Amino acid sequence: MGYSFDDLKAAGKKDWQNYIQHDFVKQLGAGTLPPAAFRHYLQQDYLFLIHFARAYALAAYKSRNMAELRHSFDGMKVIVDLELTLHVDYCTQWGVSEEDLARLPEARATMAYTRYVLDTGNRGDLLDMHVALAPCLVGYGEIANWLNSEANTLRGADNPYDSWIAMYESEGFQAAMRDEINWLNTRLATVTDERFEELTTIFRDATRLEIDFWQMGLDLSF
Ligand SMILES: Cc1ncc(C[n+]2csc(CCO)c2C)c(N)n1
Repeated sequence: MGYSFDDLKAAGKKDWQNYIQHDFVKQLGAGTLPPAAFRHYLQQDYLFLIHFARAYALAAYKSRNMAELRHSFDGMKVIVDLELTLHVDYCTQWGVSEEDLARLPEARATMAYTRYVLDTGNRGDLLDMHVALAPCLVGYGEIANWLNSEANTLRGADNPYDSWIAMYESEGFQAAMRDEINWLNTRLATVTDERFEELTTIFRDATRLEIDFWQMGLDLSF
């Protein structure tokens, strides 16, 4: 009893570090990531975001009260109204058109990760679902902060990926990350040891699937 989000991270420390400090992230920070790898990642991330919006819809379905319903609804709204629109614009800047996105085959890493999150939500409750979503939401905020603390990171116009880092270090995004951590901390405070064990498995699995997603970008794999 009395667990927190930090305990979840500590239980899968090695995987968490391999995710936050993945070669894809390091190369993105240094500005040396091959553009083809970034483009492949961006395209698959479009499909990822669509399934992620579905996951928030599932969270809405699993909600037991108005506050939970609103939390899920807001999550879905941010992805559909904001993230996906921004993403399509961003893809255009990187030479990926909407037709390219519409025709895109789904990579196995995208399938594995998104369907894992949806299955976890289907099988479990809202807490299972949020723990499966946490590496995505919290991880990207941590990645931006870690990159800013790294000597090899190049900021400014000389790094073609600077705006990607800027998005996740922004106050709006960092605030969403803190809200999610607070939401999780409130619920993790009262779970039993057995329940916490189950949740660490979900958190680690989702983290390992984030690692595979980065690797898919580097390998240009489908
Ligand atoms: C593979 C992958 N993992 C995480 C994110 C980041 N992300 C996606 S949706 C979302 C929450 C928005 O409400 C965040 C932070 C990504 N883009 N792609």
